[in-house]
Amino acid sequence: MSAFLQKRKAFLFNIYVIMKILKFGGTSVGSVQSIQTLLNILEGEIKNKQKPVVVLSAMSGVTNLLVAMAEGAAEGKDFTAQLAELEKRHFDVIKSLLDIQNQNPAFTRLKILFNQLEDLLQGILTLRELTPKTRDMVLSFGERCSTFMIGKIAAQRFPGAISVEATEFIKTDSSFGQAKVNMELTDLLVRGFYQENSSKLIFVTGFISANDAGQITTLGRGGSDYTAAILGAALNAEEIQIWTDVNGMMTADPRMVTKAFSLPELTYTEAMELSYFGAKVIYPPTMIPAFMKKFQS
Ligand SMILES: Nc1ncnc2c1ncn2[C@@H]1O[C@H](COP(=O)(O)OP(=O)(O)O)[C@@H](O)[C@H]1O
Ligand SMILES: N[C@@H](CC(=O)OP(=O)(O)O)C(=O)O
Repeated sequence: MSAFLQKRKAFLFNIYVIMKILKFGGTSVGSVQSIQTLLNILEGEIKNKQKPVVVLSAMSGVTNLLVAMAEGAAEGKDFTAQLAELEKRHFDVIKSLLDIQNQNPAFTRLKILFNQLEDLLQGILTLRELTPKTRDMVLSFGERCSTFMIGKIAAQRFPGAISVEATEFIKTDSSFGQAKVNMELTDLLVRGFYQENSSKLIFVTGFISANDAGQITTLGRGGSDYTAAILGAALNAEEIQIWTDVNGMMTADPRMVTKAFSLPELTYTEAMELSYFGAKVIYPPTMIPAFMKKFQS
């Protein structure tokens, strides 16, 4: 190895050891109030001299709405009202949380995304056909819109905040709907991106990825947790935090079992077992890269 490369490696090691991944699920980005809470959590991190990489999901309910629109269009159903609902949810957040002078560029970008989504849905409606590839492209709009929007809102408070679509660096095969990650290539691309942008506060879309041809793939429903684990493993993060609407992993789903209580500590194996047996709070494959690197989470 040349001296230059060795030096570079040491530099990378230095920046990696201090970083964390914070993932905010749909419930944490689903309303004006929860986005404000998210920003406060980030402010706490920044005050503590941390610069986490932030992974975001679609606003709660949005991925299900996108599924319903796509499947409905394939059956010949009109999607106009649902599309309007989707636009309104995002535009309402912008009106509440972006300064007036920053609103127009954000509306314009989101409108471009919604127009692309409309064209896609119109194609499905015309053909009465929804392929797994098209379905993934439709589903991607949830994370693409939320991450762009929250990135812009965050940039008002934290100069240097940027948003990025994970399709740039999470590379998979073409198993649309449940794509398999090419870890070697992904690790390299993630590190390269982080190295170029390490001074920034980076907001990354969860759930989405791309195949060799640049076509959008998804990592499976609930896959934003997995995005966090992939980035954490690639960047040697010291910690991966999964933020949601309940206090940690519990003995059972609190929506089903009223007496469920939070587990203060879990081994990786116990967490894996709980998630594989249906604890929706963590997406099962998430545990694999985390387990390999033995993260705190
Ligand atoms: N064992 C469990 N521990 C905690 N939460 C659980 C468990 N099993 C199911 N859940 C449910 O998972 C929900 C969080 O997952 P999800 O709705 O996907 O959140 P997010 O949108 O933040 O990713 C909780 O509100 C809870 O009802
Ligand atoms: N939005 C995607 C990915 C995801 O992980 O979402 P959440 O973090 O809200 O579970 C889904 O609903 O499947």
